[in-house]
Amino acid sequence: MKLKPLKENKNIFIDDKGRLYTKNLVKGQKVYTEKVFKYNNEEYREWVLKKSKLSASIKKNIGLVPINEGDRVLYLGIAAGTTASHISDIIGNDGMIFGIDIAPRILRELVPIIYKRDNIIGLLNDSDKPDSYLHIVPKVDIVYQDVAQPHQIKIFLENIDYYLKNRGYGFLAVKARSINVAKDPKEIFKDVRKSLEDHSLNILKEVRLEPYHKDHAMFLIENK
Ligand SMILES: C[S@@+](CC[C@H](N)C(=O)[O-])C[C@H]1O[C@@H](n2cnc3c(N)ncnc32)[C@H](O)[C@@H]1O
Repeated sequence: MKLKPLKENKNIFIDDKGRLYTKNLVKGQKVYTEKVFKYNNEEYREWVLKKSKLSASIKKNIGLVPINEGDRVLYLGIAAGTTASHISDIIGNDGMIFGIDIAPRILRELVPIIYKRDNIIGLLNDSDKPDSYLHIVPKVDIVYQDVAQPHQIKIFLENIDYYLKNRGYGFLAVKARSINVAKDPKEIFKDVRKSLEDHSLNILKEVRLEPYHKDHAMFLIENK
């Protein structure tokens, strides 16, 4: 097996079978069911496509992956840290993830992960109340959202207004069935597009996440 960096982001790697990886920031730490292995004296973790909407969207050619070393990231719906751990690998120890989740039980699962990762802070908050973490979260380079809620677009836009820097980026993972089970996902994604455009955000790319995540899409936006 041979790993090479992606042209879209030199801190994400691909093997000859098209599987994605990040370099493990915490040697020996496994976060979920991913494979961890040594290659050229470095340790890598597979970024499993079915476990992360971000790796699935990279696989589905979202194109630009504007996540850089030293970035500050506001992560809404961090859960047990599956995707956040790979972002943590990419941004390194000069970056910081402010990870919000409303569910204490799932956030407890995050504790052993962040205990060893100095670049993730876990916050038990409702991301629908963005002013409740104003005292902790600064302006950020990226807002990442994966909360699977009927009003998830409103939550995303409010957090962008509070926290995203000018020319910052946003990743919005939309689960059509959480917004409306009865409506055709295509129509839902069209409505999402309109809401983002009405908010003067620049939509850089929209990708559907099948076959890895059914009825999901990822939107990559830029704050004009
Ligand atoms: C699909 S899971 C996130 C998975 C995670 N993004 C990953 O890829 O590793 C959705 C998470 O959003 C959280 N959530 C739902 N509503 C929320 C809200 N209003 N504020 C913060 N978190 C919320 C849930 O508790 C759940 O952990």
